[in-house]
Amino acid sequence: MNDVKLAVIYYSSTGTNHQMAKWAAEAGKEAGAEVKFLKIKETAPQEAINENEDWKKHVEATQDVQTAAVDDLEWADAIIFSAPTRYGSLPSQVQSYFDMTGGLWFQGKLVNKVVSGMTSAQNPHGGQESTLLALYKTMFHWGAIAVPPAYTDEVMFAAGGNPYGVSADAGKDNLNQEIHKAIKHQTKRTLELAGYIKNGLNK
Ligand SMILES: Cc1cc2nc3c(=O)[nH]c(=O)nc-3n(C[C@H](O)[C@H](O)[C@H](O)COP(=O)(O)O)c2cc1C
Repeated sequence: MNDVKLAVIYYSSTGTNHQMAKWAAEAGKEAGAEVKFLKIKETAPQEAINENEDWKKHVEATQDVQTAAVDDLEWADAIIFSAPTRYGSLPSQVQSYFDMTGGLWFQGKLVNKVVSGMTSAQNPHGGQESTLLALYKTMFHWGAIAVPPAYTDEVMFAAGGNPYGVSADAGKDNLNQEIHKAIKHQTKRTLELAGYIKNGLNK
């Protein structure tokens, strides 16, 4: 697992997915991976951001986080995405980022990337699974290999039992130890599979 490069790429308006991504990045480092922690560029107009105090604060607090470029996808062996639901689908910010990957996709450079997704929603059944399915749909077109955590460890049950990827209720205060443990597990599993792909298939 030591030679695996992990990009943790997130979008967050109010901090939930930022914290989830941070836990994934920490778990990746603990597992010995080389880790990039990257935010997806904010594209909403400043007026919209200013209307929501939490959003405004979060944008200001994360100004120093490096912005994800498409080249970061080429660099990575494994990619963990974290993004909130927007009506059961992905935020437009994430979709815009994906819309810039055509060149890499066309050259086959996203094939065999090992990917996994996490999400959050306001409501316990607010579209978590469909958001992750929306994410994985793009991954399938890339030729990436999606690694869902499923029920591969008992920590998944305590974290709500979403087999598609760890999902949390919106709000940093809702990110409890169960979610943290499940993110650690999802990250470790993703890196393990990425190690097999990198060292088994590509060498
Ligand atoms: C335009 C919009 C649509 C949303 N749609 C839903 C929804 O359908 N169901 C739900 O439970 N939460 C919905 N939410 C709530 C977000 O998912 C929630 O704010 C997010 O998970 C918080 O993550 P963050 O702190 O990382 O931004 C929506 C939020 C926005 C702004």
